[in-house]
Amino acid sequence: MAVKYELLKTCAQTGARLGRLHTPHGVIDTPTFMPVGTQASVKGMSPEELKSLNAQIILSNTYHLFLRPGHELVKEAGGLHKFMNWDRPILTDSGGFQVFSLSEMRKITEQGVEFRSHINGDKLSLTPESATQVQNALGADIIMAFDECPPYPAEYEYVKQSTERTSRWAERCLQAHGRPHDQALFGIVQGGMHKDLRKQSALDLTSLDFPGYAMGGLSVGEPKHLMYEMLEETIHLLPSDKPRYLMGVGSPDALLDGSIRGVDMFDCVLPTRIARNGTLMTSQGRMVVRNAKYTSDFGPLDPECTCYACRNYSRAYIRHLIKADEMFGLRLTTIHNLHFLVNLMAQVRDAIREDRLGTFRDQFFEKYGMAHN
Ligand SMILES: Nc1cc(N)c2c(=O)[nH][nH]c(=O)c2c1
Ligand SMILES: [Zn+2]
Repeated sequence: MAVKYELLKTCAQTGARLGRLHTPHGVIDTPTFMPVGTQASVKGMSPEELKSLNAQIILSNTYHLFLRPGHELVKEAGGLHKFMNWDRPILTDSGGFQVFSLSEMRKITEQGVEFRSHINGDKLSLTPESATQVQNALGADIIMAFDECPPYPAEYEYVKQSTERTSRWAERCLQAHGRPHDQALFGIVQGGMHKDLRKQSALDLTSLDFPGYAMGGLSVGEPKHLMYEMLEETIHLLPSDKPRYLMGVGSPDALLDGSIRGVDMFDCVLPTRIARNGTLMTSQGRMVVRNAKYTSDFGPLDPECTCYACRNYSRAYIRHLIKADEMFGLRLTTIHNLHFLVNLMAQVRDAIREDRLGTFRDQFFEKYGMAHN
């Protein structure tokens, strides 16, 4: 079966949407947050633990899997789902973003990108065709068009050239992907922080009729207000019967304010990355559990949380594990942060269903505090 979006309702209080995304590996309730499993593993988490915190879809990075272990090996294993023993939906990004953020010696041409592996320095390349073929081989339910995410800040002319090339690349990805196909290829809108370029990119890509659209080139260091301005400029140009995915966004405030603006899908390494240095997202805001003040605090990380870590262990114990470099400590903080965001999105969906997401947002910020984002 192909990937299909079902719009269930729009929140009467905001522009938020309640939906369901049907994929070959199951249904995703939207708006949704996707935990990131960069190298075919959400660091420290088993598939069973991800399911127990109700993760409905995870993301894996094409760049990393292309470099190691290689898409041919994953295909030989029966595809990414089989390889990592995850039978729910997977989304892979196209690799473009990681090439620009991880590899040395990058050369961008109309053809694609030449770069050196950040692992062994091998000279490699990715093109719209090869990035699509790699993702076809990995077998994710949703794959992304090969794009360039311009740096921030960047000259208008550079962003213009880059965005126009990304639109040409998107067409080449569609050609390489072929139809009909169980895998859905999503287009990625670029345009930097320029409203005219964002609009043109959205018009270019919607004329190609993708089954879903991502907003890329955001959450790249720009002020939050600018991200929302670009989001508002673009999102109403995208078809309402297709999913909208804001890439690289995953702080609680941005998930709320992005959902309010009509975003259906989010991904970010933030919750898992900060968990690994002992920083927790809690109903009372961020907390750094390694702080001395938690030495003999025998309460849960978050009294309002029902995750495995909060039901079974204390701040003092988790602080001890982190200070002692015990792996279990980072697993517990990761379980908590992922549960926090996945659960937040469940509350967002309930609030949309009851037409009260604006009220829910204000109440959440009251407790969480805007300082933490
Ligand atoms: N913040 C971002 C995170 C990302 N993973 C991506 C991406 O994968 N592609 N393109 C993008 O523009 C982009 C932006
Ligand atoms: Zn918890």
